[in-house]
This record gives sequence, C-alpha cells and structure tokens, in this order.
Amino acid sequence: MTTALRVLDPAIWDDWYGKLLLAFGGVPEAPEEIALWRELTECERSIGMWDGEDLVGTAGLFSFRMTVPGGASVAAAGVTMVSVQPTHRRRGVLRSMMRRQLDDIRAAGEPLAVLTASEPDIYGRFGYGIATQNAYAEIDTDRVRLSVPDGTDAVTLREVAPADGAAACEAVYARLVPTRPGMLERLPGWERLPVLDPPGEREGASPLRCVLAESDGEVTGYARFAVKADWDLAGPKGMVLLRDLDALDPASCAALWRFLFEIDLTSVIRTEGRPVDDPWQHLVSDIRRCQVRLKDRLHVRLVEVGAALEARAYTAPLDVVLEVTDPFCPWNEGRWRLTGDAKGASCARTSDAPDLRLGVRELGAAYLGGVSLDALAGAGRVREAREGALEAASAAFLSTRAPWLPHGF
Ligand SMILES: CC(=O)SCCNC(=O)CCNC(=O)[C@H](O)C(C)(C)COP(=O)(O)OP(=O)(O)OC[C@H]1O[C@@H](n2cnc3c(N)ncnc32)[C@H](O)[C@@H]1OP(=O)(O)O
Repeated sequence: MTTALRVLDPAIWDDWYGKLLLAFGGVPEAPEEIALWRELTECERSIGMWDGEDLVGTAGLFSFRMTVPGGASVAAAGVTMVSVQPTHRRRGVLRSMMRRQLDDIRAAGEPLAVLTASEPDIYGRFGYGIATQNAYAEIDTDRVRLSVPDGTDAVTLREVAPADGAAACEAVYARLVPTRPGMLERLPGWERLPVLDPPGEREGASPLRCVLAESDGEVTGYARFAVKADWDLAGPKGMVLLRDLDALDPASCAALWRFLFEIDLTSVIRTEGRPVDDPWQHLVSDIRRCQVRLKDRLHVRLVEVGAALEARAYTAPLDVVLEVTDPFCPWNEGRWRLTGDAKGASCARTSDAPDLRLGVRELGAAYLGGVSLDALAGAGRVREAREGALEAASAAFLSTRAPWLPHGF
C-alpha cells in the first residue's frame, strides 16, 4: 500500500463525505443534513488518505472555541469526520491521520483538541481522555411529580416555529456558553444544527417544536422537542422527545420542564444528552423512574500542556509539579510547575521534584473539571509523589458546574 495524505480539495467534497458515510455503514443522510455539513466543513483543515487513486481515509478539524473552568474561551480544534475504509482498516491509516492532525493543531497554536468518539476505545492511545459525560433520561411522567421553585408561575410560555424562535434561542445559548466548561461558541452556520429536522429522520414523531420561556418580556429559556404519538388499548402513551432545553434562571427552567411534563396524551419524556448536574434531577419526586444513564461524551487532548493548563482557572489555590508522559506528542513530556487559583494560572517547565505523575490522557480527562484526579489515582492512573499533593490538586482541578458538550460535531 502506497499512501499519501492530502488536504481536501473542496471540489471532491461529495466523494470525501460519501466515503465517510460508507465507513459508518453506508446509510444515506438527508440532503439538508449533507448540505449543512458541506457548508460547515473547513476544507483547508480536512485531509484525505489516498492509496493510489483510491480515497481510503478522511478526517477533519473545526476551529472551535471552548469554555474552560473559570469561564475563559480557549481555541480547541474539533476532530471530526474520521473514517477509514473497511478495505484498509488496521493498517495504521488512522494513526497517520492522528499524527498529521496533532502536528497541524500544534502549528496553528491551538492548545486543545477535542472530539466525540464513535467508540470510546479508539482515541486514548493518542492522548485523548474522556472529560465529560452526558446524562440520558427516560422519565415516567405518569408517576414522577415535579416540585417547582417560587417564581415559576410568573414565567410565560409561547410556542413558535423553531425557525422563528431560533434567534432568541441563540441569544440564550450565547449567554450560557461562558457559564459551563465544555460549551462551544457558535461558529457561523452552526446555529442551523439545533433546528435541523429532516422529515425522513423523524421516525414517526412530529416535526420539531419550540417553546420559549419569557419573563418581563424577555426570552429566558427555550425547549425544542418533538412528540411521538402512541396508543394502546389502555389509551394514549405518547412520548416527548426532548432535543434541548436551556434556561437563564431556575424559574424559567422549571416552567419549561413543567410544560413538558404536562403535554397531553404523553407519559414519557426521553431526553438527549443532558449535563450530569442538570437541575431537573432535583425537581423530580422519583429519580429512579427517570432511568438516568451516563455515556462518555467529550474527549479532550492537551496539545500544548503548558498553554492549556495556563488557560483555565482553578477552584482552590494550587502549586504543584506535574510529571507528564506523552509518547504521541513528546514535546509535552517532562515536569511542569502549575500555580493557580480562581483568577488564573501559570505553568512552566521545571526541574523540581515531581508531586504527581500522570499521562497526558489523564490530564485531558481532568482538564474540564468533571473527572477528579483522585478518582484517576484510585485507578492507578495518577501517582502521588508528595504526600498531600493529590488531594490539593484534585480539589483545585474540579469545576463547580459539571462540564458538558451540548451537541455533537
Ligand atoms: C472523531 C470521530 O470522527 S469518531 C469516528 C471514528 N470512525 C468510525 O468509527 C468509522 C468506522 N471505523 C473506522 O473508520 C476505522 O475502523 C477507524 C477510523 C476507527 C480506525 O482506523 P484504522 O486505520 O483501522 O486504525 P489504525 O490501523 O490506524 O489503528 C491505530 C490503533 O487504533 C486501534 N483501533 C483502531 N480502531 C479501533 C476501534 N474501533 N476500537 C479499538 N481500537 C481501535 C488499532 O488496533 C491500533 O492500535 P495499536 O496502535 O495499539 O496497534
């Protein structure tokens, strides 16, 4: 096999994307979905692996900015559209593309790379750690009751066509981005993703619907959902398929959830991936009947350890020497002194004795503050070299608000 990596020529995007779909099983996507991904693809940051005349591998990057603990927005390359043709699997094509990508990301000066994985086993070997989880729920709204906070009744709700409400929803979303690690600033065009609703992919459900929450004449939240009607001999048993729900305050949040709970002829709400610390879990009477399940979501890789650790803030004052191993990106290897607090941090090379020893994958897992260094140490993946260092660093790395990635890419 004689292979060559080339930057994607926009003229062959259809073939390139077709190869990606083939590697994912060959199921066609709706034309509007393909059109959106064509528009969003950054061709100059996308690559193809060629075996002679055959395109056998694809991979792309998005130029995201992601919120990190402390609220800063940091450049994070979003790894996407990775595929290798079944005829060429397990011969190192992915490894070559990962090499090229991480070198390119470093050259672009982005301290972080992020991705969502088709299978969680693939990317750890390249230094990606699982940094966030999504909570999925299936709530029995016949049995589960909601307790809402004061002020909920003052929130008014208004249903609008999703396209008509999109600008107001985007304004709410933009205000939330800095408040939670893992959220991505919208790049131009990405506002179309949450309202993408191809009729062929509804599987019997209604078109997407949108309800706005308003307080004092201002939009303070929204829910986008579909309803899948169903009946049996006992009567209606429809399902609410919740795509997203975001709110700026507790009353708006509760008002939206109460609305979803009370939709006539439905008895279940099925959510998309929600934050693990989503407030709704504290409004319900019976969390067991909500069937919450967790799934890995955002995988984070520190491309430049020093710059990445410096870019976030820390929940408690911190002064620690980290000894980092990183065989795939050896420029990160060695000892780093990290000092910081809630206002910011600095991180520089040092020859001082290490306090903690860990791999770059563990740093990626802990980076957004959702996975504790202590838990990783419990699995033997972080080792303490100075007594007390683990507890202090673990507390400082944690984020008050759980990190969350609201949408895939
Ligand atoms: C961010 C995203 O886009 S996620 C989407 C990923 N794409 C898909 O899942 C589509 C279907 N699958 C594929 O296209 C391919 O099987 C890929 C891309 C996952 C792997 O491509 P390959 O070229 O076969 O991988 P490559 O040969 O470079 O393997 C590199 C290493 O990863 C391992 N690996 C590759 N795929 C997998 C997998 N699915 N599960 C576990 N390990 C894997 C290999 O065993 C190898 O390990 P080693 O370094 O210890 O020997």
